[in-house]
Amino acid sequence: MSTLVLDKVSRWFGNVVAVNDISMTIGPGVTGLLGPNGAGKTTLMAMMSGFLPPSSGSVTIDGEPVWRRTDAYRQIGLVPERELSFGYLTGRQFVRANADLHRLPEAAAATETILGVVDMVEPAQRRIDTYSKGMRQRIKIAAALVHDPAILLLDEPFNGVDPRQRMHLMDLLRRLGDEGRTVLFSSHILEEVERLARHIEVVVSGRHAASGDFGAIRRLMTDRPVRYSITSSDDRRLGAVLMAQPSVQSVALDPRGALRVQVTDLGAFASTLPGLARTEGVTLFELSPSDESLESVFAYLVDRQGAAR
Ligand SMILES: Nc1ncnc2c1ncn2[C@@H]1O[C@H](COP(=O)(O)OP(=O)(O)OP(=O)(O)O)[C@@H](O)[C@H]1O
Repeated sequence: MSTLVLDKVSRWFGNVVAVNDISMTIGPGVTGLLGPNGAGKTTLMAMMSGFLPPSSGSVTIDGEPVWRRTDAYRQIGLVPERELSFGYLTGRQFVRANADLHRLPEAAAATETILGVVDMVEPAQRRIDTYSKGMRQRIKIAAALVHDPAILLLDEPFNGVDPRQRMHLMDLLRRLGDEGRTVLFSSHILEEVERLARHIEVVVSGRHAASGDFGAIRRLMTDRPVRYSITSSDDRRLGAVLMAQPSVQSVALDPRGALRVQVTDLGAFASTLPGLARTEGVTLFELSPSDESLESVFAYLVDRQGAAR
């Protein structure tokens, strides 16, 4: 069992700060690294796997630095996001080449074992360029695991993978985590991370925005103020009674003909709105969230983190 620790890690490229003062601890089991595109996930993984040195701060495994240490590399397997450029090799040849690079004494046996783990024994005799996206991911995972590392890092492993193969991959990662490996995968999709990860780390714009189990992250996201747009038969009248509700933070009358309502307690608001409208004799035409994108959720988490500092 291994624990990966990032302590005040930053990485810049010229004047672009890709990762900004991030500290986190990743232990055994499956952890999700959640963040929108460009958040710094790939850069973080490159530093965790020893491909890139931090500009400042440290990345350690069980207390030992990762950068320029062969021992650490033997404990890590990285599944990069980019496609394999070895389409002309069979799956078996590709995994075996990785076993040989690690100078494994029983390279052939290790190759067969790991092909079994990822359920690729039969397709392994075919060229990689005949594989589906999900199969290519599994063969990349086999290559990253052939030397039996305690830590597996996967960059956006579910991107472009069809739903059935995604389930298959999730089962595989869950199993690896249950065996006691430290599995970290990145994703920009909350639902994906929630379904699989025991623990979630959220990064936004190179900064650490939140951390916790999926319940804690979900709560952070649902507790945030949410803006709604409401149209009704009498917006002014409805707006006046809504303003008196404790769950409502603000109400504005949009000149284009809608109410803009900011709500803090979504559950209370949802259960009182229909009754209020009925009592006032107002007919509701439309209720729609105006900022439900994941980007806005991320922006909220960053603001919240900034305010806490
Ligand atoms: N080699 C580099 N040179 C200059 N800027 C870079 C380099 N690598 C990354 N960046 C910048 O650092 C930021 C973080 O990029 P990174 O690829 O780590 O994010 P990401 O969360 O993995 O996003 P994506 O999922 O889109 O790859 C981006 O603004 C990116 O443009």
